[in-house]
Amino acid sequence: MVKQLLVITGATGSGKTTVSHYLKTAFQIPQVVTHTTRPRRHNEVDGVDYYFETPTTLAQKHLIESVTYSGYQYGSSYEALDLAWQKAPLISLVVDTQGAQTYLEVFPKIVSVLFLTVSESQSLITRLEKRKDRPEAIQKRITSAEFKRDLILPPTLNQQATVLRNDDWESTKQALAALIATFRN
Ligand SMILES: Nc1ncnc2c1ncn2[C@@H]1O[C@H](COP(=O)(O)OP(=O)(O)OP(=O)(O)O)[C@@H](O)[C@H]1O
Ligand SMILES: Nc1nc2c(ncn2[C@@H]2O[C@H](COP(=O)(O)O)[C@@H](O)[C@H]2O)c(=O)[nH]1
Repeated sequence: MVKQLLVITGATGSGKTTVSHYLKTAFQIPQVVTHTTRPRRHNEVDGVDYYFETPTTLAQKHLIESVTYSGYQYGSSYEALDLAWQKAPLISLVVDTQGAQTYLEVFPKIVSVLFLTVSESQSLITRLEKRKDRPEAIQKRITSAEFKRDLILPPTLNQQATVLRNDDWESTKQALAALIATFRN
């Protein structure tokens, strides 16, 4: 089977991780586990949600790309992609828009990009609060350059990405079913 990679990107709180989890449970699409130096959130599990690293251990990984986001380092490794591809030919990966652009450059033939957006950017902040992110972490994040950047589809992804407005979860699920059908037909 031909390997394929669905790269899910968009602003913080737009629902990238939620969509990636849903694709795993509803369509058996494995998720790539990426690496980060940021502290673990209350419900996150090492090796499942992320590989939680120190700057020293992260530097030892074979990274395809890495970014700094709101003061922490994130990166995706060849090993993690291969682990996901051992389970199925179509896998998903959640990254910021800089990472999405890098993936299109590195793997142009096998990458599809899904850009998530919302109608009101205020709802992103509400979602981070509901997710129980620490208030100081939310404040740092929404004043970061990365936050503003990821609200808008980068011009380089304009012709390449499927844009999905994730306001209403039922509508999102329908749109995802239609998208996944295009991979499987
Ligand atoms: N359509 C939706 N309607 C309401 N809440 C949603 C919707 N989609 C996701 N959420 C909620 O919004 C919060 C943020 O979602 P999620 O963690 O998936 O975002 P994310 O894009 O991965 O964020 P980040 O980049 O910060 O990791 C979660 O609590 C999730 O349950
Ligand atoms: N370019 C990359 N971006 C990544 C990677 N892993 C996660 N991310 C993105 O970072 C921000 C913040 O994530 P959070 O879990 O702290 O909320 C978000 O946009 C993620 O998609 C990666 O390996 N490379």
